[in-house]
Amino acid sequence: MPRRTPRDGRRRALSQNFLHDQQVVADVVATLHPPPSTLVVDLGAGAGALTQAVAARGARVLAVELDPRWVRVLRSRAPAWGDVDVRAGDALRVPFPAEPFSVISNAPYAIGTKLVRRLLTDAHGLTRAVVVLQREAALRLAGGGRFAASWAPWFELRASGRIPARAFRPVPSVESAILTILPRPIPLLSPAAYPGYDRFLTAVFTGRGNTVAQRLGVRPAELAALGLPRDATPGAVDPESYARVFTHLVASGGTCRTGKGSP
Ligand SMILES: C[S@@+](CC[C@H](N)C(=O)[O-])C[C@H]1O[C@@H](n2cnc3c(N)ncnc32)[C@H](O)[C@@H]1O
Repeated sequence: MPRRTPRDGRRRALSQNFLHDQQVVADVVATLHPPPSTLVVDLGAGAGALTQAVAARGARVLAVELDPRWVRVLRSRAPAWGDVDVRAGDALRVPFPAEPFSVISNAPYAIGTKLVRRLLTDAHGLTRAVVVLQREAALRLAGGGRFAASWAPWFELRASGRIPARAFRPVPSVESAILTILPRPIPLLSPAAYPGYDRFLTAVFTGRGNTVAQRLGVRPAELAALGLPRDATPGAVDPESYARVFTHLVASGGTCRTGKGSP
């Protein structure tokens, strides 16, 4: 059995599986399609595969990397790539720019969900984010569960692609996919509606019964009038439909089980 070196340990702790397949790099950058001169933050830049490809499109890049060894490498290579600023820092703490920016990231999967949450809550100037995640995590976050439903009034979350493990070096043990975060130009609900919406989602996702209608205590015909199948189950509903249902059944003073929670 090969012996582990301290370098292996550090690589494992920081999850340093670098994107190696140039077609996948191109696909990830194409998903972001950053316009020239706009600011892109690359969180967990590593050896700079994404940074370099984004800079080649004429965007300005802020490359954030935690490992001082890769910060040094990035600083030595970046001048040849274009307008790239390298910052030594933690993707979960680094201050976000004051101007509008987009995010590209293939960071350690262990911090993937925390990073996505941070982008949803703290990144006020965010125009779009493209994050490479373990495939199951991308599907779970964008799928029909409570996470996507909670954020759907303010963000569209899309999972796409299927990135094979062989696209990375060293080769990890899991498949990956892209999660795209798109802030909605016009939110489907006001922030003030959130507490009521959250109670509504508690009823939808943890209430009694199998169908959304049963859990909300409404007639299936009422849901059908809002474009949902009469027997829709929570996992099968498109996350953004919940804002519409909430607005009609709760905010408009309806009689569903969460009616006491009108915002
Ligand atoms: C999976 S590698 C990917 C590197 C590069 N983005 C790529 O696609 O090839 C993740 C990188 O994030 C760095 N990293 C780990 N934790 C980090 C953190 N909390 N903040 C910023 N960078 C981090 C690692 O050192 C590593 O360089």
